[in-house]
Amino acid sequence: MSKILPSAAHPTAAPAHGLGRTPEAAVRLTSVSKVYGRGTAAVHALRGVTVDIPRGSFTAVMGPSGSGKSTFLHCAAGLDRPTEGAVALGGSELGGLDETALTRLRRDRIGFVFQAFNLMPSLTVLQNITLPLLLAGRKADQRWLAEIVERVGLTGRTGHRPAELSGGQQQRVAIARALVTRPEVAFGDEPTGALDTMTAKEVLGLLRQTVDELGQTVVMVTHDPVAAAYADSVLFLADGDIVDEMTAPTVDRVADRMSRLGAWA
Ligand SMILES: Nc1ncnc2c1ncn2[C@@H]1O[C@H](COP(=O)(O)OP(=O)(O)OP(=O)(O)O)[C@@H](O)[C@H]1O
Repeated sequence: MSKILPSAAHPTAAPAHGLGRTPEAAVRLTSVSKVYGRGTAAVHALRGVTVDIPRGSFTAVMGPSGSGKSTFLHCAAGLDRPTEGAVALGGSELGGLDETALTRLRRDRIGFVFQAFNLMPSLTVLQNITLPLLLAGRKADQRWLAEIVERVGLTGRTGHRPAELSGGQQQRVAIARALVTRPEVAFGDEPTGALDTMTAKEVLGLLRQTVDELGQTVVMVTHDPVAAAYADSVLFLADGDIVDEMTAPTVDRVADRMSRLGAWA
């Protein structure tokens, strides 16, 4: 479960929402702010966010449109740099890394699943899944590869091209690709946003399994209370800050909380 609390390093920062910092956080944000633009055009997308995401947990990030969810995900995943504050992945501070080191860290230690799948159309399923290894100059661990291909239900489909697969199957390829490097954290940006309800449930069940059976850490931005209910914990963002956390979420409780944040007003 995620624990939200004022930073130990900044004891006066932000109100406490949780019980204490997690010793072995997979991701740790400390007083993270992100400002786009300058002067009168400045947009404060994140305003001093402090949160620990424990290893082996499934966390959903929700909030009204414009509340800072994508910015949060991008800063947490090292895709973007905060204006202020610190982000650590498995104890490694990202702030001190130059662009090359940050690129390597993203490639080796982070997995991504996007709404639009982002597969390479000319490559086969197997080539798509192993692409991160190729880019990293790493050899595939054949047992692990076989296991994830089986887990995502693509055994027998590995020679197909993405266009020959359904949307759900394509997202399964993307999940396998995200897991092939055994990343410390898999980040999802609306990973079920382009899928129908039944297919979305299958993909969410698969993400849930990676947490329960493989000990994967998953952080997923979603607008959908049904998707959020698959997580162990939901972080609610409003106006660039975490305003609430819900553990053991249910669809009704998440929907109710979102309504009270004015998300569907
Ligand atoms: N590159 C950018 N330049 C300027 N402003 C930006 C940029 N990216 C995001 N913003 C602004 O920062 C705020 C937070 O945006 P963000 O995309 O993180 O929100 P979100 O909660 O993911 O929204 P949505 O649910 O609509 O995708 C918004 O006001 C947005 O307009």
